[in-house]
Amino acid sequence: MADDSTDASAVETARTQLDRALDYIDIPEGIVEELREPHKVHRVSVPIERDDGGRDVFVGYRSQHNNVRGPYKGGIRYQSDVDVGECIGLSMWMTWKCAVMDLPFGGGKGGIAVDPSDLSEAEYERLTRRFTEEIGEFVGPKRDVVAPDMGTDAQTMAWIMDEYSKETDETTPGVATGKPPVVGGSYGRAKAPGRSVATIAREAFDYYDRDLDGATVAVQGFGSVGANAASLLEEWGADVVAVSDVDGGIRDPDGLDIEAVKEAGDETNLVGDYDAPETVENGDLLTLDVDLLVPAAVGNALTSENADDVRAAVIVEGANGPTTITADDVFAERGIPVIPDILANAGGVTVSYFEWLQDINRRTWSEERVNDELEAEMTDAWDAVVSAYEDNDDATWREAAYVVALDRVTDAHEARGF
Ligand SMILES: NC(=O)C1=CN([C@@H]2O[C@H](COP(=O)(O)OP(=O)(O)OC[C@H]3O[C@@H](n4cnc5c(N)ncnc54)[C@H](OP(=O)(O)O)[C@@H]3O)[C@@H](O)[C@H]2O)C=CC1
Ligand SMILES: O=C(O)CCC(=O)C(=O)O
Repeated sequence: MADDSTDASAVETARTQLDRALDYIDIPEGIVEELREPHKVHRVSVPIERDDGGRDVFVGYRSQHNNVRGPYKGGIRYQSDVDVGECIGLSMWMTWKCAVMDLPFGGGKGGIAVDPSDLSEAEYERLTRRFTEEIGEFVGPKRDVVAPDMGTDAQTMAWIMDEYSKETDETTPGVATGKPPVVGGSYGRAKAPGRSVATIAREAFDYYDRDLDGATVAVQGFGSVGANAASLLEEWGADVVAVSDVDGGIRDPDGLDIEAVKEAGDETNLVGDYDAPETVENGDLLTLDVDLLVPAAVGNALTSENADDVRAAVIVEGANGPTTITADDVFAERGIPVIPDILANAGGVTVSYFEWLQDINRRTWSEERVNDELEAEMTDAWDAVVSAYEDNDDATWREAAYVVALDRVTDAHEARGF
């Protein structure tokens, strides 16, 4: 059994989830063995010169889990606690996520163990360029396509694309997605994971005959995923009653004005300057009495420590891996549906796929087209997961999503014959 603390290892959680899904789908043992391990894991040293002339060396990783359905695909994260196990676990989730969405990609994930707030902008750029140099031979538009994750953004992707293009002597936008539109990024990519979280929440509420209009929502994490999910849920009539960033949260039982929260924030204090009636600790936000809880910050937010106290009617995972194995069991026992990350936040990689297509074709789609196509992809994926959920007695939503993904990955393995 995987560890259940806030330190639970992503790779252990991912492997346990895989084992559990095997109760619902028959897969040849050889393929299971392959899926339990990443194809390759690259570990690189990333030395940089500091602005004061000093030198520091950081450690970076790229885990390439599986490419049977297409090039490895997944984000790059800059965070002090990035380690090899986290990258492997996250790359496994990317394989399932791309398969749930039926995208022609496999799973990859990487990162650097660094606190980006300890770097000046120039140091951050040097780190990114050097990391790109180090992983350059393993990535590429047909090999492994990187994207943003925690601590990285569109500018990071532009630097990666630029450095890779210099090294290959060829402008290669397709090596990274999530870039600014001016260098081949897709309109709508930055908001896409939050948009998919909101879309899947809407579908889940519909499934359970709950009204999203007037529903109360708490969102942990006010970054790319959380803030955009909050905006859209508010636009669709929900009352977002609490949001938080790493320093804590704000609460208004009558509903926050999310656009005003965004305007009141800045780079270092995202939710702090909004004049809210109450503040809320990050941990307490997770146990508020709300209709919908969206953990959209870090992994292992919901553990055996707090699962019994969660009062939300529905949980939709915005972050990757926010629920430990034991917390999943508690929610299943208590009848609280948990709509998993590999479906709910998959809007990011789906629009990354649209971006990759736009880069290959050198043709830009409008934001309206991106959002329309994303809506269609998300509802198709939701329908596939609903079928698996209804066809498999006792399966959780996570297990149903795994069944959809594993079925597609296994078919590809069998067709390719390796
Ligand atoms: N970006 C993407 O395309 C996708 C991201 N994801 C996943 O979503 C999650 C969030 O990613 P993203 O939105 O990109 O990241 P961001 O860096 O944009 O935002 C993260 C947010 O979480 C807050 N936060 C950080 N640590 C904690 C903590 N311990 N408790 C509460 N809040 C915290 C941050 O606060 P502060 O800013 O103050 O540090 C910030 O508000 C991650 O799990 C990521 O893997 C999933 C799919 C796609
Ligand atoms: O857009 C992508 O390629 C992947 C984003 C990501 O890392 C994720 O979905 O977790």
